[in-house]
Amino acid sequence: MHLLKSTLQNIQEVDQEIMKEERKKVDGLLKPQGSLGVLEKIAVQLSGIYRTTDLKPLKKAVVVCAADHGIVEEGITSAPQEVTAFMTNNIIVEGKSGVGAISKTMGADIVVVDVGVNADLDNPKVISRKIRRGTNNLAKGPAMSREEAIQSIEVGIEIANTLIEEGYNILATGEMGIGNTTPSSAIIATLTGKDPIEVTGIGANLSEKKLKKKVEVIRKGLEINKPNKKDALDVLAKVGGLEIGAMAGVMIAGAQRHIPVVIDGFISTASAAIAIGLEPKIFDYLLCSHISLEKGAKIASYFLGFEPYLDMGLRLGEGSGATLNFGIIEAAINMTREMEFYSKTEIEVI
Ligand SMILES: O=C(O)c1ccc[n+]([C@@H]2O[C@H](COP(=O)([O-])O)[C@@H](O)[C@H]2O)c1
Ligand SMILES: Cc1cc2nc[nH]c2cc1C
Repeated sequence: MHLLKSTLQNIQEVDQEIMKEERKKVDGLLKPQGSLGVLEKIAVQLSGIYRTTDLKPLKKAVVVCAADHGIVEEGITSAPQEVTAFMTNNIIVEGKSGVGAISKTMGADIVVVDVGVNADLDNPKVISRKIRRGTNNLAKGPAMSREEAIQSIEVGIEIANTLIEEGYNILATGEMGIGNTTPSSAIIATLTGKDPIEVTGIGANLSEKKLKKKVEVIRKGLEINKPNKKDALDVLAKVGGLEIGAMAGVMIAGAQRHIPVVIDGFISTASAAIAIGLEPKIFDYLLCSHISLEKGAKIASYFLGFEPYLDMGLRLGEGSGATLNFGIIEAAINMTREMEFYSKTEIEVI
């Protein structure tokens, strides 16, 4: 708890004054004001996070947090639990995974962390920070203890702190966990007050029939556990997951160290909801990459106040959408580094 508490206590607001300066700088570039739209907004936000108008090139990593979920015994996934261990082992094997292909394109490094896979991975390429082998079935009681929820967040904080010390200046969150759209929907239903039917989707291709069961299971989990929506740790412990906690930890550490964190799809958004629930200032340090096609993603994103950049039908997870957005964020930085200023040209400023 000490690490989580001290990290949260040391989170500052983004620098509004520098953001105003950056806005002026961006407005002075050789283009009609505002014409680079969201790229301009990203540059301004990054200035506030880094506290400088001199935006530097990026050293990028995606942190993929992997864990299993006791709830899969209810038959609410299309893929078997063993896929979590298989994919966790293979995510970093070049060319195999979706995030592998995208990170290669984007020049980003991948860091895979086992926070709770239900298997002994024994893989030197996977960082082993296993807290337990999967959560409990949240339809029968709490997914984990409050202490384990804290531990999962602290794993994310520690991993992010190490990467930042190694010189990474932007991080993305990713995950792998068969069944994890169920706790994500449970978290979003709790925090938004929506009925689970409005925020529960097919995950990794669940059938219509099983989707009904998934909604029922979430309703049951909320009834049994009664998570307190004013206490993000209670929500994470009772109806969350270990990788959801670890990703929240990456976001918390990023905010404390003035490093932007790009969030991925539906599960990452549930993590963001936990992180922001613990400290609302974290919102300004997060970049919302895309809107997942998973039902509930729009409700979750707009509830938190995000304006996702891309809507491309992505719903893979693994950090794939967040990593793809490194390219957009890099373009925003290069806009500020490479474009000419209007005042330096002979054309009249309009
Ligand atoms: O990121 C998303 O929006 C997303 C949406 C649907 C599924 N997923 C991925 O699919 C897995 C969870 O799906 P499920 O059906 O097993 O709950 C998990 O490994 C996620 O990475 C990810
Ligand atoms: C193959 C496969 C890859 C994944 N990556 C993230 N979730 C996944 C689920 C499945 C089933």
